Amino acid sequence: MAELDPSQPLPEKGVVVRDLTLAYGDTVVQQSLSFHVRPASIFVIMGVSGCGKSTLLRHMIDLEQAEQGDVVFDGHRLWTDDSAERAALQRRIGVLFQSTALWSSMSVGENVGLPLQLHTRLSAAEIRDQVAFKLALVGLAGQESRMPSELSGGMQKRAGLARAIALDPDYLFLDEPSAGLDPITSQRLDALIMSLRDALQLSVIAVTHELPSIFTIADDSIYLDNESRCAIAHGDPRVLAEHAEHARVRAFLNRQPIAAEDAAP
Ligand SMILES: Nc1ncnc2c1ncn2[C@@H]1O[C@H](COP(=O)(O)OP(=O)(O)OP(=O)(O)O)[C@@H](O)[C@H]1O
Repeated sequence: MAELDPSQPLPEKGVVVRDLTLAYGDTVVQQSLSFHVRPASIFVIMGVSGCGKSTLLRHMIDLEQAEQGDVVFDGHRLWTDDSAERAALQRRIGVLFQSTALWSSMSVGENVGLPLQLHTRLSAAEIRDQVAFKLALVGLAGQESRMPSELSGGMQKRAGLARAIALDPDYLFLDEPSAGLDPITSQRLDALIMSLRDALQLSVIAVTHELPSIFTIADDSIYLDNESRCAIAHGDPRVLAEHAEHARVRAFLNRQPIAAEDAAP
């Protein structure tokens, strides 16, 4: 269960978000967010467009820092004043952006090898081995020399995943992983994400509003509400679809229009 119990000590393992408020200037996007991502599980951040999913993700991967609240990875605070500790923690985080962000002028192998070149002292041969291994994990064995523009959308996502796991992260963040993919390719990507969770014992945090993906991959979830600007549901989305207290959450998960009396906070 994602919800933090304030009467209990903070979980030592996994990712803890505690009392986080996200704002741009005076405009609050989300407030008082508190939840726990269990180790080796897939946690989905869901909600309608504009509710603040990507903003939350950007804070959790340290692209932005909140004025209030904490993000804690296996007991280590992300926004520590110790820059070495902060950099070490950043290295344990892998990210697949919605655009995949592959360098178009580099081959697939060079793209996947880049984090290893930048952040390790591995030899060229060791990097080649690691790249081959990571590409095999995502079903792209032997595709090192192809250019990103020669790959289908689904293959580009998988190459992006191979790069995201190049440094053997403990936490993998995915921003709308199935956006732009057909349902079959999307289903394969979901299966790949679940197999990476199991094979590499990754804690996966995914932002998505694709219902089939949510129901397939989520071990746990949080629903960010666009109107009250806070999280109004935590838990297994299959359970929330039937039993969420808030009608807006049930409407979202069942793809139903919202009744007028439920539209207000
Ligand atoms: N850099 C920014 N400066 C000011 N406001 C921003 C900025 N980025 C996002 N916002 C605003 O913050 C709110 C949340 O945006 P965000 O992109 O996090 O939502 P989202 O849930 O990820 O949406 P979508 O599903 O459409 O991607 C929106 O109202 C958006 O306009």
